[in-house]
Amino acid sequence: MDGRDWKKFLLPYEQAVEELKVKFKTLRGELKSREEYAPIEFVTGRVKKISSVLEKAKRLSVPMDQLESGIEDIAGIRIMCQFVEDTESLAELIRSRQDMSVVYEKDYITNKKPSGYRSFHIIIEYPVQTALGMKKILAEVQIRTLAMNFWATIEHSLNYKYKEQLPVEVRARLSKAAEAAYQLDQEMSSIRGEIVASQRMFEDNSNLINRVLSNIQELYFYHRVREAAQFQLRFNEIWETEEGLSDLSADIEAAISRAKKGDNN
Ligand SMILES: Nc1nc2c(ncn2[C@@H]2O[C@H](COP(=O)(O)OP(=O)(O)OP(=O)(O)O)[C@@H](O)[C@H]2O)c(=O)[nH]1
Ligand SMILES: Nc1ncnc2c1ncn2[C@@H]1O[C@H](COP(=O)(O)OP(=O)(O)OP(=O)(O)O)[C@@H](O)[C@H]1O
Repeated sequence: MDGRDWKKFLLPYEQAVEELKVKFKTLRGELKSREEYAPIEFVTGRVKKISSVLEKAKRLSVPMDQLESGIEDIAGIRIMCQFVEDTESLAELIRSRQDMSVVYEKDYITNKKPSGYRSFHIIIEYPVQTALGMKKILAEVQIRTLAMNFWATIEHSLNYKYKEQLPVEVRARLSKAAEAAYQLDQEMSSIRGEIVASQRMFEDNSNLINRVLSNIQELYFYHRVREAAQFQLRFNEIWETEEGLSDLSADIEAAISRAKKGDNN
């Protein structure tokens, strides 16, 4: 394949990565606004470089005319989660989607790789609508916690630097670090309930702050300048207290409703 052929070959993979990134980011936003908690922290994606496709094809003895079926991660998506439990919920969400189908799964969370690597991989088949019609391609979705990602990112860059010839003592320390990352995930899971509850409270509070501030602006709109200024002063004093905020919010909403009716009391 020459440069132009590669460009054409990679086009549907590029399209798939872009679409899948948007879909999973949108899913995060939607779940956040519906349930105030999403099992997705952030999403990345990449199309494998030509050199990396060629190296992998050579390593796995995949003939050049079978790259599409022989290399499953030319299109790759990675989804980071806060907690191990989230990786399971997310896998379930992916299994239930109608715009992609699961080909198979690799559970490196339960069964870590000898290097210490942990992640849940799902190979999916994803239909891309191209100018020439629909084309189904394979893509790899890696699901991992932030701690797993931290470890894998550093291990990957060390392996890259040492060209897979990591000194024995570095390998041993990486293995210990993988165990520490695993312990961190376990520990975080055990206090997950508490963390989720406090995140929800924090979000409730920031939503309330936004509402109060925009309601104060609305009072200005109704020319209730003095009242709005008084509410602003009260806000400055109590914005950090949840109870004070709720009371203030109720008072401002009553003032808006009076203003709408043209009532001056
Ligand atoms: N950092 C890191 N990433 C890994 C490791 N093992 C697998 N991965 C990631 O997971 C992907 C798929 O790995 P595997 O499930 O082992 O699949 P594979 O394509 O048969 O295996 P490879 O020959 O490792 O590419 C790799 O392309 C990496 O992105 C590891 O030990 N360290
Ligand atoms: N599914 C994925 N989603 C997002 N990024 C990925 C994914 N898989 C790999 N990457 C990242 O893409 C970059 C290039 O990796 P590349 O595909 O060349 O190698 P690899 O995945 O580590 O190994 P292999 O060639 O064995 O599949 C790395 O930073 C890697 O972490």
